[in-house]
Amino acid sequence: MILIDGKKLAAELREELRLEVEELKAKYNKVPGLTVILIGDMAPSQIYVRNKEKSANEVGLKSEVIKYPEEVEEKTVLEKIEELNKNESVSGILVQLPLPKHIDKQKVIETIIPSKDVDGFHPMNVGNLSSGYESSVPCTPLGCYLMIKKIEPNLSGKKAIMVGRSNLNGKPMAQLLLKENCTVTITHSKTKDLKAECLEADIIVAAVGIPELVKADWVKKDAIVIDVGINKTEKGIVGDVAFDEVSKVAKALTPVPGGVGPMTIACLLKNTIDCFKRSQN
Ligand SMILES: Nc1nc(=O)c2c([nH]1)NC[C@@H]1CN(c3ccc(C(=O)N[C@@H](CCC(=O)O)C(=O)O)cc3)C=[N+]21
Repeated sequence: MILIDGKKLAAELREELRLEVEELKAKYNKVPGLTVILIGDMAPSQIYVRNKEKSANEVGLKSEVIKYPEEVEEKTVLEKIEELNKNESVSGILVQLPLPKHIDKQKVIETIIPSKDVDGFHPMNVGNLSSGYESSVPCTPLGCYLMIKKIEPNLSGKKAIMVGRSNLNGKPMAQLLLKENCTVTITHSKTKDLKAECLEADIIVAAVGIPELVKADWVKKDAIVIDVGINKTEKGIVGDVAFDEVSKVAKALTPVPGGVGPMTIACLLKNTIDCFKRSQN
């Protein structure tokens, strides 16, 4: 079994990005900038934001975090986004989710100018991705995609199954794999026989937030299994895949932690650099 080492792959990607930033700096005399907006003080959000900042610095990006208290008015956030949209030294804008209930998530996402939408959540980017045009691609599925391609460069004709249909992962992941000529199935809570569907698949991407849902007898021998889940349980953080048992049947499997998470952050940096490059043309 191949343990897909997301930590190591993310470090390799960051090194590539670091060199790219050096070249961009030499060419344009400026570096890409990422601005993260963090609302409230949820502990996990703080951790991700700190990791993002650390990685951005390592790669040589300019990074800035704007913090607001939980009670901040929606208008204040939207005006800040408008200002960042116009600011030439900002290449990418990310508003950390989830947001407090009094702030309209869709409004926030749609206020970010698509060319700086490093999350790839703006409807313009969602549409471009599904039409097969150039777009920002959401960081988590992009990271999953790069890991799958490392294991299997030719995905043409493979059966791929998304367990979970979220806008954050399942749907954009399906688009990426469709572009690679996979036959894609998207499953969800109303799917009739999830186990039978999974057993058909050469590639399983699990992102539903149910601890250890995907069992060994759901997985075809030599399937590639990507675990997007991060679930806090009594025995610590576990994914959506029963790691120990599935590792006995899968060809390749991502661990949690140390799999998809680190690649997600590296892909955010990649998206920031890509937004910068497109803005220079
Ligand atoms: N606008 C927006 N975009 C996001 O992409 C976004 C977001 N909001 N809100 C929160 C979620 C969650 N997320 C993670 C990224 C990295 C790790 C990560 O690096 N995890 C490490 C462990 C980290 C640790 O616990 O120290 C790992 O899996 O190995 C986890 C979670 C991005 N998200």
